[in-house]
Amino acid sequence: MSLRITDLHAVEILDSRARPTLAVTLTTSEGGRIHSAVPSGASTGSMEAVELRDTGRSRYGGQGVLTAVGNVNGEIAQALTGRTFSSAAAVDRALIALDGTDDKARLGANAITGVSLAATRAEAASGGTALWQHIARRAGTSPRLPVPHFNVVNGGAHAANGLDFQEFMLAPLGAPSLAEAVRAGAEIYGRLKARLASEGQPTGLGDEGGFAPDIDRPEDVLRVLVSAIEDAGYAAGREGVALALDPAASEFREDGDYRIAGESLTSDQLIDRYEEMIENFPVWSIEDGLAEDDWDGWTRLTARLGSRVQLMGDDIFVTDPATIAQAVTRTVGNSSLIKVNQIGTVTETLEAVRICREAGYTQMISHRSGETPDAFIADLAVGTGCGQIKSGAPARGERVAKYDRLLEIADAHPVDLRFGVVAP
Ligand SMILES: C=C(OP(=O)(O)O)C(=O)O
Ligand SMILES: [Mg+2]
Repeated sequence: MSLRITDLHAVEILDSRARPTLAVTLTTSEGGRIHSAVPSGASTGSMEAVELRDTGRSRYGGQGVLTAVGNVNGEIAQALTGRTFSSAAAVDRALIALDGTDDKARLGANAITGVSLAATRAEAASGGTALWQHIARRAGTSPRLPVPHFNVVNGGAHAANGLDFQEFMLAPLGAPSLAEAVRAGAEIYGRLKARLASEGQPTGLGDEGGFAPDIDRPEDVLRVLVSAIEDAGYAAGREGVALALDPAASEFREDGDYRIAGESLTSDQLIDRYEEMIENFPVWSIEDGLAEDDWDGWTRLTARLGSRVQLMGDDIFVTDPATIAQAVTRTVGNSSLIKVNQIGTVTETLEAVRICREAGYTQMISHRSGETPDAFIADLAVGTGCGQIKSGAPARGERVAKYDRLLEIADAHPVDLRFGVVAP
């Protein structure tokens, strides 16, 4: 299989937060015209590959992406157009070499991600395979339908409320199928709205389509969520619908402590608090429970709770194969969130997934808080066979696009694709 790139074009578009991002169209002589769009985070890890923004320009308050767009249409297009590549991985290698930096700061991780996503899609199209099947073949993985993790209460950097924890997710671990998992998410979302309204809470939405109530204590949110699960007729727990947290603790780190609902906690006090939450509520997974600079705290967190819950690194690992390998050596966490634009290419993303798999770390494929209708991550989740995905609430088009793509894949493969999380 080879890819002859005949044209490459990027344009500035808007993401779901009304911030500029870019869309790429890549034309090959084999696969036709391929589109991709690039998401963008708000609570980003400091070691993420660098998203290029037009600081200093007045358009979009200096937050446009015309420089990144120009890099695709200029230097990258010049380097790739007219060339034949042996694979999409070869395109990624060319992009990394052309950029020449460790963090993709020169051409921009957003520019590089857009081209990398399109190259992977073009390779799948040229072989006549579905994207998820192509990814599985490329990565040497067994495809699987992931358990969707629906972020139904938003706080932190994703909402204008006083809630410090960023994400409260429904995890329908006990659902018999993807369709039933999606149905559970949607039904509980509806019951949650009714319950919040009946308690006099606002039902406006945060960035990922979850509700943004005026609740400060995470335990109070967990209590409402368990009630909403039961209101909808489901059992709260790992046999039914469990809960997953992304506190995004780097965002409420202050002077070496953690500030939650006005209280200052040490790493160990926060770990105690998580232990209580695990005992009192059906929490099965905690992402970024501690901050990205608190590796010693993470070691203690993992020693204390790692046999009971999934401890997932996002800001601390940033989908970086080298950082994940270091975490494995130091027994930090037992799971990694996976975001393509944190590292910048599909090739490096698949490498991060491989390192996790070989080390017995589970993985969850993730959207960003600023999204587009591009559903690449749905295919990535199925193709890698990691068994978990998060794409926000079961509401709002840019979130639902991923869940709907999963439903279509599931419908077309009722027998050969298994559904569920993968044991580490
Ligand atoms: C999706 C997340 O948020 P963002 O895209 O803002 O980093 C996250 O922290 O997991
Ligand atoms: Mg996170």
